[in-house]
Order: sequence, then C-alpha cells, then structure tokens
Amino acid sequence: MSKTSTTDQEALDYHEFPQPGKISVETTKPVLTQKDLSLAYTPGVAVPCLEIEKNPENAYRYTSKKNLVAVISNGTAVLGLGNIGALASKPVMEGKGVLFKNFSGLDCFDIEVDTESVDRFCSVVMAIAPTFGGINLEDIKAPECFEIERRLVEELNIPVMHDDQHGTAVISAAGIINACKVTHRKIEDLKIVVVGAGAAAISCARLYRKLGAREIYMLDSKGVIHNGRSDLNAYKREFCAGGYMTHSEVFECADVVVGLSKPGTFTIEDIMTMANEPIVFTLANPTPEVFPNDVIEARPDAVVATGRSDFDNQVNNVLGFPFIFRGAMDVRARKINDEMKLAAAHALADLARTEVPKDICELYGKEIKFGKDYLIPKPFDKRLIVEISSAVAQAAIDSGASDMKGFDIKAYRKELAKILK
Ligand SMILES: NC(=O)C1=CN([C@@H]2O[C@H](COP(=O)(O)OP(=O)(O)OC[C@H]3O[C@@H](n4cnc5c(N)ncnc54)[C@H](OP(=O)(O)O)[C@@H]3O)[C@@H](O)[C@H]2O)C=CC1
Ligand SMILES: CC(=O)C(=O)O
Ligand SMILES: [Mg+2]
Repeated sequence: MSKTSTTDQEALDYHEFPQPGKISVETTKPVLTQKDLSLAYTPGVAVPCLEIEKNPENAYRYTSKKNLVAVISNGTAVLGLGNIGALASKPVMEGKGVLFKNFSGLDCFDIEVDTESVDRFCSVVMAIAPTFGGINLEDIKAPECFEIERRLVEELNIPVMHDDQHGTAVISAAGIINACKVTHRKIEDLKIVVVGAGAAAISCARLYRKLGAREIYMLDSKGVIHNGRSDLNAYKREFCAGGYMTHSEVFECADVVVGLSKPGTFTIEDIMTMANEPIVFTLANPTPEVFPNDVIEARPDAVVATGRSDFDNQVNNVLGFPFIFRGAMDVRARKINDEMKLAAAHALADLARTEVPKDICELYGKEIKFGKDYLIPKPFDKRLIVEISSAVAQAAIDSGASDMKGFDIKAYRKELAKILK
C-alpha cells in the first residue's frame, strides 16, 4: 500500500481537462423552437411565477427546487487543510456536487461565501435559501459551525445539515457498530479516544453517546480535554474527562481511536498501548493522522479505517450526505434530526453485513465480504440509495420531521432503485 495512489499532476490534469472544474449545468426541457422559447421564457414563464406567488408550495411543482441542493462553505476548515479561504475550497465543493449527482441523483450548486462572520454567513444563506430544497454546509470550522447550523436550522424549513458534523458522525458510527461486531465488543463497554475537538469530532462523539458509548476522551491541540482546563468552549466542555489526564493515559488500553484532526496528532507508539484488536479510525483528509499500512505493520490485530478512497474501509461522509438529503428531501422533511441520523447509521451498518454485489467485487478487483477489511459499504454500491434514503425518509415521517404520514415507502424504494439505473 503506497502512501499516495495518485500524483499531484494527475490531480491537476483531472481538474483542468477537458474543461476546467467538475460541474456544468444542463437543461431538462427542449428549447428548439419559437414555441419552446415562448414556454420556457417570456410569456409562458410568467404563469408558474404567478402560481408560486399565490402558493409557495408550487415552487416544488414548477421549478427545480425539489431536487436541488446547495453545498455552501466559507472555506475555514477545508478537509484537514485548515482555513484556506472560500475560493480555494471550490474544488472540494464541486466534488461534493459530483457525489450528490452521481450517487443520489440530486442536482447541486456549490456556493463559496467569502466571510468568516457568523452573522454575515447566515444572512447570505438565508437570503438564497428559497432556491434550494436542501442545504449542505461544508468545511466550516468549529466552533462557528455549531452556531451557524443552529441558526439556519431554526430559521429555514428545508433540511440543513453540516456534513462534516453529521455525515461524519453517521458513517463513523456505522463503522464502530460493525467494528464491534467483528471484534465481539459492545459499544457500552468501549473506551473511545477522539482526537480533535472540532466540527466532526464533537458531533461524532455526541452520536456515539446516543448509540450507548459511555467512556469517551477527547483531545484538542492543547491536549486532553478535562475539567481542570479554563480554555474550553461549551462544546468541548461536554466531553471533559474527570480530572487531569495525559495523552498517553487516554490511549492506554483504549478500544477505539477516532482521528478527526490532522496528520501526526497521534502515533504508532500510542496505538501500541491500546487494547487487543484496537479499532483505529484515522480519518483526517487528505493525509490521515497515521497511515493504515504503518498501523497494520505495528499492530496486525488492528481494525483500521481512513477517510480516503484508496484504502479499504473508507469511513467518509460520501456514504452519508447524498442519501440522507435524498431521503429527507423526498419526504419534504423540515430538518434532519437524530432519529434520521441513527436510522442512516444502522441502515449503513446493516447493509455492510449482507452479501456484496458482484459488480462491486469486480470494480474493486477482489472478493469482498464483511470483516475487518470491509466494515462499511463501498460508495459505488447502488443499494445505498435504496437502503439509506428509505431509512431516513421513514425516520423523518416517524419522528414528525415530515408530515407525509401516508407515504408509500415500498413504492419509494422502487423509485429509488431506478435513480441510478
Ligand atoms: N473522513 C471523513 O468523512 C471526514 C474527515 N474529516 C477530517 O477531520 C479533520 C477535522 O475536520 P473538522 O472537524 O471539520 O475541522 P475543525 O477545524 O473544526 O477541527 C479540527 C480539530 O483538530 C484539532 N487539532 C489540531 N491539532 C491537534 C492536535 N495536535 N491534537 C489534537 N487535536 C488537534 C483542533 O484543535 P483546537 O480545537 O484546539 O483548534 C480542532 O479541534 C480534517 O482532517 C477533516 O478532513 C472531517 C469531516 C469528514
Ligand atoms: C470528507 C470531508 O468532508 C472532509 O474531510 O472535510
Ligand atoms: Mg468536509
């Protein structure tokens, strides 16, 4: 396993040729004749405009709102690259659009907002929200991301989700559920170390608690988070260890480490002190905290995952946001709540334990079956859209986030299966 599977030049060429970027817009109606033009544009277009003025619900009938997501960032925490700014975040945001379209059929506009002010960011997003059926916030640093998401969820009646928080939480939770199955552990008994205390880390740790985890230690750039520290924000304070602890102490006999920080924040030496069959999720992108081949060399008993596409066990929010938004938007959910996230995590974990389709084995050039090298499904698995989106839709209805009480979930699953055909 090499440390990089693609060269920098390959990555640049991919983005530059045959045309710059990864997204374009296509139209869904013919505009070939004078009649077409009269319908698509003036005078015909005025008719749906007035219908929407009369009843805003009609926007879902006469415009692309129903199937359109915004991916919005201010570029303050782009992957693990840090605050590289709004414009430099655009390749990642276009990439999210590519994944939305290819994995769930949702259309996407990426929007890069050049501000670090919470107020300004929220007012920009609120002002453009009518265009969209859902808003995926991306790569916004903590702690600002928490307040931004809170305000937008409160103000808007379409699904708004900060992907780095909740997408990551859902996928890593599914990974932990299955790593427990593989190593015969119970979540309630795990000693979990979360390295990082930002957007992804806080939200992941919250979801692990919802799954039953009781012993979680968290580290930020200053060390272990404990109640003797006076420099903690309210989000970090939720995860205070009782008293002062050292970095080495939290790793000793830990069952799980989840890295959501940057390269080098924990080491092979730390992993050497962990329990038997340590579960090591080294999720920083693009460069993980430690490389999986180094972990396996030092600890052949380890169960390892990264966020990257070029290693086994890709614990990455690509397995979440396309399908979570698909399900939420299709039942017109007003928000994405914990019930929906937990339903997604369980559906994902369950799917990984079923037989892997032949086309996926062929695509990856090997036999794949549930075990320590295959904890979660591959992103190309066409069953994801059916299983995850329907689970999310059902949970939205059951939890009251959607009013579509009589929604026919069986028929919906059939429709979902057709999207990627
Ligand atoms: N695989 C996946 O699907 C995903 C992976 N990620 C990855 O997670 C990482 C964090 O992303 P995100 O939460 O959005 O970013 P944030 O900027 O919100 O958080 C980064 C966190 O890393 C902490 N950190 C920095 N240095 C250290 C250190 N030496 N030891 C421990 N913690 C440290 C920071 O500490 P402090 O608070 O003190 O500044 C901060 O809490 C990125 O690498 C990103 O690529 C994110 C989302 C999805
Ligand atoms: C995967 C992702 O969203 C991140 O690393 O930020
Ligand atoms: Mg991200």
